[in-house]
Amino acid sequence: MSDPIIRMQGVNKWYGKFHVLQDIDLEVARGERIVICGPSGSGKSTLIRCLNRLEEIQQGRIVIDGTELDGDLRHVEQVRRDVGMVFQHFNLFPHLTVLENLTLGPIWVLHRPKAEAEAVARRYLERVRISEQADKYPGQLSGGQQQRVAIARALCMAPKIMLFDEPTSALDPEMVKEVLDVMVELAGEEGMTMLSVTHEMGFARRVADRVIFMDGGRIVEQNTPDAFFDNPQHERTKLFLSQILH
Ligand SMILES: Nc1ncnc2c1ncn2[C@@H]1O[C@H](COP(=O)(O)OP(=O)(O)OP(=O)(O)O)[C@@H](O)[C@H]1O
Repeated sequence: MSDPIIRMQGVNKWYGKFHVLQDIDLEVARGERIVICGPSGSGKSTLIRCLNRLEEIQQGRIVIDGTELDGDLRHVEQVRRDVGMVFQHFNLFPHLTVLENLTLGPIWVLHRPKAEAEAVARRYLERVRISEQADKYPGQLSGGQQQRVAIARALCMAPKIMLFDEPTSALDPEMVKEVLDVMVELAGEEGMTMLSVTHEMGFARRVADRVIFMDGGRIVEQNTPDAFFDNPQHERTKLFLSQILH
């Protein structure tokens, strides 16, 4: 692949003695949309958390848009700006309003003037269809609304890459669709690189360029959604799919 935006080479990570990521080689093209799936504990969250250095690796290399994720703090800061993340449990600041949650990073990290940060934040709130909630606190919103705020907050930092770590798995079923709809729209945007850990296989079929299946800390299989779902190659993939697709 020429000029990948993400390059992981020979990545290994341990939690104590537990070998959580094993010999991960992964390249992601600019604008590519990837869905990562696999059994619980297979290392999916750990893999994407390594991409913005929320987790340290012990072996291998990670390069994000030309910046090596080594021990240099400036590189970590650069990569954190380039990579937006949406978590399972929203991680909004409860004592700040929705608007303040969105403007915090642009004002304090990107040094944008307050008025400009607010204008950008309101645009994104409109895009995730939640502009009327700007002055509320996260605790006053539904889970689906909070997750859409979290997505808008990540987008306000103008990231080159968006990571989603099981963004719908903490939501009541009726709220899953409203978050997936926003993600589908985002995936349709030119140039947005997106890695999503999710078990929403309908979403994977609809938007993914590539589905990656992890098991036991390894990438076991990867393919286009049609090939992956209709013709899985590995026994472990087949077993996983038989368990989650009814
Ligand atoms: N900070 C940690 N310290 C020790 N072990 C950890 C830590 N974080 C995760 N693990 C373990 O590493 C393994 C992989 O975790 P990870 O969250 O990456 O898996 P996952 O595939 O995302 O699973 P799930 O779908 O359940 O979220 C699990 O067995 C987990 O218990």
